[in-house]
This record gives sequence, structure tokens and C-alpha cells, in this order.
Amino acid sequence: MQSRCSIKGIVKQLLSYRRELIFGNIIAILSALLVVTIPLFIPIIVDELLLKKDHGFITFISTHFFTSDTKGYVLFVLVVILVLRVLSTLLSILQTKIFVSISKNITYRLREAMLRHLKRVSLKEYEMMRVGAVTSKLVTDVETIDGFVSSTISKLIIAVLILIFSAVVLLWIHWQLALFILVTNPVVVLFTVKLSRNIGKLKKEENRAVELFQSALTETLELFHQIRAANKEEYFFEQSEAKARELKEHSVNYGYKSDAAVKFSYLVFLSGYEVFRGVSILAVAYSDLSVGLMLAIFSYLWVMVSPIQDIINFQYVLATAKVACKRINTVFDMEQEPVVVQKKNPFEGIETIGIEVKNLSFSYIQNKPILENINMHIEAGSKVAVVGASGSGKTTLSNILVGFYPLDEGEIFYGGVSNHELKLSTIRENIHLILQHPKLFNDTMLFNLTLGKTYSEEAVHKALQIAQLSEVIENLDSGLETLVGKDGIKLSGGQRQRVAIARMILSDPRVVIFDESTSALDVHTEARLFEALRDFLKKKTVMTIAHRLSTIKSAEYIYVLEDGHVVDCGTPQELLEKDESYFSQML
Ligand SMILES: Nc1ncnc2c1ncn2[C@@H]1O[C@H](COP(=O)(O)OP(=O)(O)OP(=O)(O)O)[C@@H](O)[C@H]1O
Repeated sequence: MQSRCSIKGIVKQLLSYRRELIFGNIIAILSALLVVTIPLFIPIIVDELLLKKDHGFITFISTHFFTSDTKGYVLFVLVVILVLRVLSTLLSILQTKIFVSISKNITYRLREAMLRHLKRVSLKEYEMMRVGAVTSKLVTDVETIDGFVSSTISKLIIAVLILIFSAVVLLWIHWQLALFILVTNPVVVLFTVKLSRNIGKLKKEENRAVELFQSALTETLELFHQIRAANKEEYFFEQSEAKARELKEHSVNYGYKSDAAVKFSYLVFLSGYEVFRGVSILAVAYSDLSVGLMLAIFSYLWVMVSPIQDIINFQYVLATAKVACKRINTVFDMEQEPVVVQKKNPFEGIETIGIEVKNLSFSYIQNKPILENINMHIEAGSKVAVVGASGSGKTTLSNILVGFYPLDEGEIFYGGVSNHELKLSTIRENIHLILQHPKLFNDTMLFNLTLGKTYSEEAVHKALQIAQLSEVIENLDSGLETLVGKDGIKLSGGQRQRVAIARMILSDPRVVIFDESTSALDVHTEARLFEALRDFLKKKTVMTIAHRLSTIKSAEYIYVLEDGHVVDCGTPQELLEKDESYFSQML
């Protein structure tokens, strides 16, 4: 599995398809041989039949096949040429099939590697990520690489082969003329290498413009509801239109300049071609080159046009691929969550666990601590609450407990095992954090509850019952099969929160953290919900973060946070006895 994008890496991957490449190339060689042989026939029969110059070809036909007059020989040669052309086309289709599947496999693997990297990207990176920018790299830049790979394997190799074969035939026909042609051709290629560098830069600008446009559009569409509520469609869509205009300008710039560069390079080649034709006529006049063979040289010059064009194009494709690789690597540069070697799983075979937080400090931005020296002792099976003013760090703490952010200092022990020795996936599998604003997929209600996992009908109904959702589902058009719309738009805030709670019930974690997870419910529904949850949560460690007293009334122990510090803790009774406690002020 590759980890970064580089031309060297792509070539290495190409070589891993050795067998297919060899087979494809054998077919390419056969096809090239046919293409190169065809132009020889007509000039030879012109020499032999019209100019009476003997190359031994007609003699060969009459000795091995049949004897005929001029018409018969011409017809025979025509049939042979047609058969060779059909064969060459069939071989080239087969060759394309082999090469296309190699190139698509390579680009698929690149996308797969990018997606795997993204899967483990740290939350800090994710929060700053512009979704449109990342998707543009996964789509546009990977497509640029696809163009490079397919043109390398399907065109470059065959182009080089045709040139080599043509060179051999030209050397055989007239070596001095052939040398002249073969020495001047690389000059054209060198010239194109220089031009291609600038084209690479233009491609970079174009792809960057695609990225900016895609980012602006994705964000506008994602926040469409809020944009409309703020009556700001004009402003936001104008931003996307401006980016679309910039993209158009860059695309025009790249489109015509890259085409001009290719055409200019081709013009240089064509000028050389005319010179070669002139020199060939001189060779007929001043050496022993026959008119028929001169025509053959003309044909070979034509045969060489397309491969040379492919080699010229390759310079541009290579330059754009290098740029695309650089942009793709910005995805691979995104920081990932740490990989932990897990020796012991404290959650295994146990109903719940206790959590010990020791001297925990954390900051989003260096030297701006959000949490400082936090110490907590949460007994297995206990029910604790965390209260504190807005911005005191409660959500940050709950996010750290489920491993969303790495700690700067301190340690967390889950059932006695340090966070340094536990995989983040193990923590999240067993500790379920229910957010205040749960995200729903634009899918069915059932999918939003199960997230693709299979549960029995009974388990789903039980979860719905506890989460106070049974009635809600009954009232939906298609029950559990109802589509909830973008971000669950068809549901109320409180219903969305209850879907998240039902999701938690189904996943049956060892520890549950409620972070303002019932804030949108009226106190009566909330009370019914917690009553129904009581049995389910009985043997689990539960942490509840809330501003409302009703939400934390069953807490056995309370931590009070203020500006990132635990300023108070104790049983509700102990805290109530202190007048100045934040908790007592909640009453
Ligand atoms: N992703 C983030 N990047 C940078 N700073 C953040 C981030 N999330 C929160 N903060 C900052 O951290 C501080 C604590 O925020 P946090 O959400 O943890 O507080 P809270 O106590 O849960 O607040 P509330 O009760 O309003 O939900 C705030 O000053 C906030 O601006």
C-alpha cells in the first residue's frame, strides 16, 4: 500500500503489474510491427511494378504464393494491407483493455490510500478541513494522475516502440537520411520539455481554482438552511459564482496555453518533417535512393507523427501529474490519530469500568490552556455530573474522555489501563458520547438508529421505547423506513436527540456520557426518558453534562468546572451546603 503520491511510486506500482504489462507490451509490439510494416508494401510495388526496380518482393510472391499480372499483385497487396490493418486494430483494442484496467487499478489504490488516511485523520485536522478542497483532490487530482498513468502505459511505450521499429526500417532504407532524421527529432522533444514546465504551473493554478470553487460551493450548500434564514443567499452564491469565474479564467488560460504549447511543439516537428521530405528528394537526386523508397520514407515520417506527438504530450502529462501529486500529498500530510499498541482491553468481560483522570491539561492552541490540571475519580457504575458556566471546558473534557483530542499533559486510566495503552477505537466502542447536536444521515430512520449494523426487531423496538420514540415513529409516513432528510431536517431537535439516545441504547456501551443530550426536551419528556433509562443505565458508569438541574438530579457525585479548572466537587448534599457553589446556584 502506498502512503504518498510520487511519480517514482507510481512507476513502482506499474511494475507490480509485470505480467499484465509484459502481455500488453507483447501485443503492443505485434501491433506496432504491423503498423510499421504496412507502409512498406505500396512503395515497393510502385518500384517493382511501375518503375521496374527489383526489390525481390514480386519474385517472392510468385515463388511462394501465385503468379499473376500487375492487377493481381496490386489486389493481393491490398488484401494483405487490409487484413493487417484489421489485425492491428483488434490488437490495439485488446492492448487498451489491459492497460486501462492497470491504470484504473493504480488510481483506485491511490484513492483508497487517501480515504484510509482520511479515516484516521485527527479531529483537530478535521475541524479545519475544507471538505470541498479535499474532495477536489480526491476527484480532480486523482483524475490527472489517471491521465498520466494511462498515457504512460498505453501511449508512451507503444510510441517508443513504433519509433524504434521505424528507425530500424529507415536505417535499412537509407542510413544517412535516417541518421539525419533520428538526430534532429530529440531536439523537438527537448524543446517540449522546457515548455511543459510552464504548463505544469498553469495546471496547478487550474486545480487550485477547482478546489476553491468546490470548497465555496460545498460550504454554501451544506449551510443552505442557515444562509436562507439569514437572508444571505445573494452574498454566498455570489462567492461561489466568483470562484466559478476564477475557475473559468484559469481553465481558459490552461486550456488554450497547453494546447498552444502542444501545437507549437508539433509545428516544430512538422517543419522538421518538411525539411526531411526535401532532403529525401535530394537523396533520390544525388544518391541511389529509389522513388518508391522515397515514398516509403514519406510514409514512415507519417507513421512517426503520432508517436512523436504522444511523446510531446507525455511531457505535459508528466508535468501536470507532478503537480497533482504535490496536491494529493497535502491530504497525506494531514495529522492522524496516534496508533497505540494495545496490550490489555479493560472493557473485556466486564459490565462497566471506572475512570481516573490524573493531572489532565489540554489546549487547542499552544499556550492557551482550556483545561488545567484536572483530577477526577469516577467509580465503576457511578453516576457523576459535570456542571459549569458556558465555555468552562465541559464538552472539551467529554471529547478528551472518548479520545477525540490527545492530552497535552496527564493521563486517563480506564479500568486501571492508561490511555497510552488503549486503542482509540476500543475506547469509543465502549464509551458512548451523546452530543447535544447529533448529526443524522440523509437516510432512513432505521439506518440512523443502527448505522448499518444488524439488530433484532425486538432490540430496535425496545430502544425506541426507552428513548421515547415509539410514538414518533408511528406517526411517520413510512415508520422506520421514513427518510429523515438532510441532517434529519424532518425531525425536531428533541426527536434528533432521542434518535441519538436510541442509537446509544442499541450499541450498549460500558460507559455513557451525556453532553447536554436532552437539552431540547421538555422537562416532562426528559423525566420520562430518564425513568425509562434507569434500568438500562443501572450497571453502567454515567457522566452527565448539563446546565439544567432536572438533567442531573440523579447524580451521585458532581464536579464543578470553571475556566478549565475543577473548582469544586462532592455529593449533591455536600455541594448544597456550600452557598457559593455553582451547583447550589443552579437551584
Ligand atoms: N475545536 C475547538 N477549537 C478551538 N477552541 C475551542 C474548540 N472547541 C471549544 N473551544 C474553546 O474551548 C473553550 C471551552 O469550550 P467547551 O465547548 O468545552 O465549553 P463548555 O463548557 O462545554 O461550554 P457550553 O456549556 O457552552 O457547551 C471555549 O472557550 C471555546 O471557545
